[in-house]
Order: sequence, then structure tokens, then C-alpha cells
Amino acid sequence: MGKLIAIEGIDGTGKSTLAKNLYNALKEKGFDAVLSFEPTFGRYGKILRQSFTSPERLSPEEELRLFTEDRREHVRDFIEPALKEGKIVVLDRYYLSTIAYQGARGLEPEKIRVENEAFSPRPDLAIILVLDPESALRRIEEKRGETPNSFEALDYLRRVKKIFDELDYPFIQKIDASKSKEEILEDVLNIIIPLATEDT
Ligand SMILES: Nc1ncnc2c1ncn2[C@@H]1O[C@H](COP(=O)(O)OP(=O)(O)OP(=O)(O)O)[C@@H](O)[C@H]1O
Ligand SMILES: Cc1cn([C@H]2C[C@H](O)[C@@H](COP(=O)(O)O)O2)c(=O)[nH]c1=O
Repeated sequence: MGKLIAIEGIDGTGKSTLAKNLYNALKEKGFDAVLSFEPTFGRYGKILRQSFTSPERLSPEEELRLFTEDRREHVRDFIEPALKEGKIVVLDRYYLSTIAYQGARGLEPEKIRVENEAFSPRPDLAIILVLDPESALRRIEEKRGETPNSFEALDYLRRVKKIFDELDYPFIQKIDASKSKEEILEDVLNIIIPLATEDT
């Protein structure tokens, strides 16, 4: 059986950067790794990505339904087959994001966890990148040269971060995202290499 590694955190913490760097480093070290992300570009993910830039945000319940259905397809069609083939699956977001982001819109975090774990394999490791929302938003503005979308409003990200900070499942490791990209990658590899070489 392979290993499932999720990279989590609020917008702008450097998840996509770390996920790509981690995937490349694992491949260079000879591991059979694959990289994916949520929301996907499947039928549900497309609706969600369109909603990010529309003036009217979807209801929390509709968002939860779409993220969950997107993940159900992702688990069935990509994640489980890759794990069965013994691959290391690196995910740029997974169900901890649903707990934090839809929880920050008033839905029950524990209910979201139970609903998702009914069909989603628990990660072997979830890295939560931790950074203050102000710095995270500055990174987004520098990256995109534009003001962030509704998902990224400062007060909302503060609520999202609070939920991430309160998560303490045994598979979670929290990493200081204010470090350099190189330091973060080194910290994460020091955790993952022993995990990846375990006999399973
Ligand atoms: N450790 C770091 N230190 C400084 N800048 C960083 C670091 N990691 C990533 N960045 C920069 O911050 C910006 C956001 O990075 P990235 O897109 O990886 O974040 P993200 O968490 O995936 O954001 P989003 O959730 O909005 O997609 C990019 O310009 C990236 O180059
Ligand atoms: C998986 C997932 C994501 N979101 C939010 C978080 C982001 O603001 C957007 C897009 O994510 P990206 O990493 O910037 O591409 O979607 C969410 O609200 N709930 C989720 O389950």
C-alpha cells in the first residue's frame, strides 16, 4: 500500500509550492510519487472554481456538497488506485481544508470530518503550513498582482486559520510557513523519508 500525504493551510501559505517541490524531490530520490490537488478540474471542481470569481458565493451547504462530491470522484478515480499501486500520493489540499473552510462558514467541523472519512482514506501525514493571514494575503497579492477573491478575505481567513490551528489529529504536523521554501522542504523531507521507506 502506498502513502498519502496532504499539504494544507490557508491561501498563500505556500501549499502549491511545497507540493510541487516535494513531488520533484521524491521523484529525484527514486520514489514512485504522484501529485494532485483539490478542488480537481472535474465536473464539480469546475463549478467550484467558477464560483470563486462570481459575485454571489455559493451557500455553505452547496459548497460542502460540491467539495465532497469532487473528493468522492478524486478518491475513487485517482487516490485509491494510486495507493493500491504503492505510490506516494502528494495532495495540494484534502479534507482538512473542507473542515476548516466550510467550518469557518458555520458548518460543523466534526460532522464534516466524519462525512469525509466515510469514503476518504485518512492521510498517513498531513502537513499544515502555518502563517499569519496578513502575510499570506501579501504573498497572494505579490503572486497575482490583484486583490484576493472572496474565499480569501482577511476576516474569513482568520476564522479558517483558527480551525486549522485547533486540529490535532495524530497524522498532522504543523510547519512554520514563514521559513524559506528550501527550509520548509528540508523539514518536510526529514519527516517523510522515514515514512516513505517504512515497509507496509
Ligand atoms: N516559504 C515561502 N516564503 C516566501 N514566499 C513563498 C514561500 N512559499 C511560497 N511562496 C510564494 O508565495 C506565493 C503563494 O505561494 P503558493 O501559490 O504556493 O501558495 P498556496 O498556499 O498554494 O496559495 P493558494 O491556496 O492561494 O493557491 C507565491 O508567489 C510563492 O512563490
Ligand atoms: C479543497 C477545498 C478548498 N477550498 C477553498 C480554498 C481556496 O480558497 C479555494 C481554492 O483552493 P486553491 O488551493 O487556492 O486552488 O478553495 C474550500 O473552501 N474547501 C475545500 O474543501
